[in-house]
Formats: sequence, C-alpha cells, structure tokens
Amino acid sequence: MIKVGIVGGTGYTGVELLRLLAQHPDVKIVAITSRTEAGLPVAELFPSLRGHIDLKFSTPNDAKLTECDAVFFATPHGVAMAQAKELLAAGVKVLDLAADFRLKDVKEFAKWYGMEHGCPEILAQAVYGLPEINREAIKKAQIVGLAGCYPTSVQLGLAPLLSPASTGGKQLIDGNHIISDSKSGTSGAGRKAEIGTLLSEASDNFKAYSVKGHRHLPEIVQGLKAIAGHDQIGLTFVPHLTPMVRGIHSTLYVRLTEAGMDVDYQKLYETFYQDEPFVDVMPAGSHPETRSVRGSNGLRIAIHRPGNGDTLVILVVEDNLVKGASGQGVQCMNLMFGLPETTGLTQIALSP
Ligand SMILES: NC(=O)C1=CN([C@@H]2O[C@H](COP(=O)(O)OP(=O)(O)OC[C@H]3O[C@@H](n4cnc5c(N)ncnc54)[C@H](OP(=O)(O)O)[C@@H]3O)[C@@H](O)[C@H]2O)C=CC1
Ligand SMILES: CC(=O)N[C@@H](CCC(=O)OP(=O)(O)O)C(=O)O
Repeated sequence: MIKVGIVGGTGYTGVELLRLLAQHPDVKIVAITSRTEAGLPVAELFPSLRGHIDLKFSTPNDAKLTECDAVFFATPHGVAMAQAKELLAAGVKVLDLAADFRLKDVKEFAKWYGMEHGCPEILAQAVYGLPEINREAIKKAQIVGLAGCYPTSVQLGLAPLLSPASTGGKQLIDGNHIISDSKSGTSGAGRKAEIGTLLSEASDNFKAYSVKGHRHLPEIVQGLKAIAGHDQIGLTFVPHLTPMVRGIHSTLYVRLTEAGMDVDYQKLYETFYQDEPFVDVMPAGSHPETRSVRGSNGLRIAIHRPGNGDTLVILVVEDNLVKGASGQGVQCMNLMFGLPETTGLTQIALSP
C-alpha cells in the first residue's frame, strides 16, 4: 500500500482527494493536516466521509509526513515550496496542487504570485502534472507541480492543433491569436470565506474577472509553447465566475491558416486522444455540459467549425476539483508509482 499524507485536508481539493483516495485500492491515508481543525475527526467536519476515513486532522508539524510514500499539498501557493526539500530528501514523492512547481521561470513566478521562489533548484527537477501531455516524465518524477484547473482545459483543448505529432509539423492555426473564454464554478475559489463567493453575490449572477491578466495566463502560454515546440503563441484568456459549484467550461476560438483549411478536425482530435482514458472527443456538433463530468476525472471536448469557415470553436468541460485538481493528482500519483493510470478514478459523473 502507498502511504499518503495530505497537507491542507480541510479545503475543497483536500476533501476531494480524501473522497478519491478513500476508495483507491492501493492507498492508505496516514496523515491529514489542518492548522485550524487539528484534533477533530475528519468525518466530523465532512460527514460524507463517515465510515470511510477514521483519521483525525493533525497540525502540519505533528503529521509524520517524512514517513509517507507520497504527500499531496492541497494548500495555497508558497506552502509546498517551504517543505518540499525535506520531503524529497526523505525519499517522499511530492504532488503540489498549487502553483509552486508549475512556472519554470522564477521571475514569472514572482511577478504573478507576488513572492520569490523558495527553492529554484527543486523547481528545476519538478515535472508539470498534465499526464496526457507529459506522461513519460511524470512516471519518473519525484516531484510534480499539478496543472491548474483552467490550464488543463485550455491545453488539452488545443493540444491536437499544436502538437507536431498531430499536425505533421504544419501550422494549422494562427498561434498568435488564440482566445480562451473560460467559466468556472465557485469551488474554484476554494473553501475560504470570500465576499465574491457568498451565495447572495455569486448566485443569479455572472461576471468576467482578471481580464487584465490572470495568473493562469503564463502557465497556459508556457504549456502551449512546450506542446507546439515553438514560441509563436499569443493568448487572450478571460475567466468568468458562474453561479454553479463545480465545473469549468472553456470555449476556445482559433483562426485556421491556409494550410489548416482542408483538415478533418473531428478525425484529428479523435486520433490524438484515441488511447486516453479520461478524454472524450464527442461526436461532431455536440455541446458538452459541465454536469456530464461532475465528480468524474473525465474531460469532454467537442469541435465546431461554424459555416465551414476559417474559425474553429473548441468546447471543453471538466470538473475543476477532479480533472482540474485532485483527480489529476491521483492520476499522476498512479503513474509515479507504476500503477494503471485509471486506478481509483473510474467514477461515472453525477448527472443531473
Ligand atoms: N479549487 C480548485 O478548483 C483548484 C484549486 N487548486 C489549488 O489547490 C490549492 C488548494 O485549493 P483549495 O482546496 O481550493 O483551497 P482551500 O482554500 O479550500 O483550502 C486550503 C487548505 O490549505 C490549508 N492551509 C492554508 N494555509 C496553510 C499553510 N500555511 N500551511 C498548511 N496548510 C495551510 C487550509 O487548512 P487550515 O487553514 O485548516 O490549515 C485548507 O485545508 C490552491 O493552491 C489552489 O490554487 C488547483 C486547481 C483547482
Ligand atoms: C473561480 C476561481 O476563483 N478560480 C480560481 C482558479 C482556480 C485555482 O485554484 O487556481 P490554481 O489552479 O492556480 O491553483 C481563480 O481564478 O483564482
């Protein structure tokens, strides 16, 4: 059994990790931390876990994390980077759900996250946690910076159009003018109290935010450049807050080049994702719904080409807490421990 510790067990991604890992056949959860709820039985805070988890929360100091085989950080940015060195030295595999190990450029990290990077040498060995793009590197990694929620939907939505393995090296789209119009449910903002996610603020309401620049922009651009193998990527990314709890819906707009006008995009996407257990390319003309992935690690994609013109519209849905966070974490953990990638992740979505 893999002994797992979770730092930040009281947040939304933390409790989602508990839900998934409690049913994982090869995992024993041995430590769950909370600074605010230390001593409290986990199932008292989360009755959904009664009968499944009989541990109590412990403080991050009391938790014997160096005795774990794997530790997940479901914490705000900056927490994992302060503890990663000690854990790695003890032979523990580290999976960070925050952004400490996503951006490879420490100056970019400081600019977008407002703090200096605490361990650039560990950042250099960290692998980006997006299995459909980076599977072989994740298998060998000791530390993984899991892809962000919006970045997962945008990168997987665009990868077949940019990856040379898919395009045969042709520039099918104008990479300098990509638009991502993305919407998230309120759980994306976490469980902490914030005015913007109060019921009376977020329900019966809809708005864009961070149009000037969201911290996922540099992460997505870094990822798209790596997928494309060149730097000619320009992205307009506009996130929105929707009055739902779970789910991300990204509508991606790309302009086709001359070389891209005669391609069968449905076939291109189906071929690219044919062996991927968690990516569903829906029949042409589909309109994927967020609830079709709610509670599951699946990501669904549909491709549209209105009027058979030069604009391709790609629709992507995922559950931000599963494929956008904790499910992706379990998927990466499976790879890091040589398990079948789908272990513990075969839940069907809750619909309705
Ligand atoms: N929500 C989402 O959809 C997604 C979130 N993420 C990322 O995952 C991380 C967790 O997100 P989420 O679960 O939503 O956040 P929450 O705000 O819901 O939870 C944060 C957790 O971290 C703990 N925590 C806070 N500060 C510290 C600290 N200094 N040391 C140790 N523990 C701490 C809190 O527990 P306590 O205060 O009791 O110690 C709490 O359990 C964030 O970095 C987020 O950006 C990534 C993808 C998607
Ligand atoms: C709705 C909402 O507020 N979503 C969050 C993004 C989700 C998140 O937690 O960000 P990381 O993936 O970088 O960890 C936001 O826009 O800040």
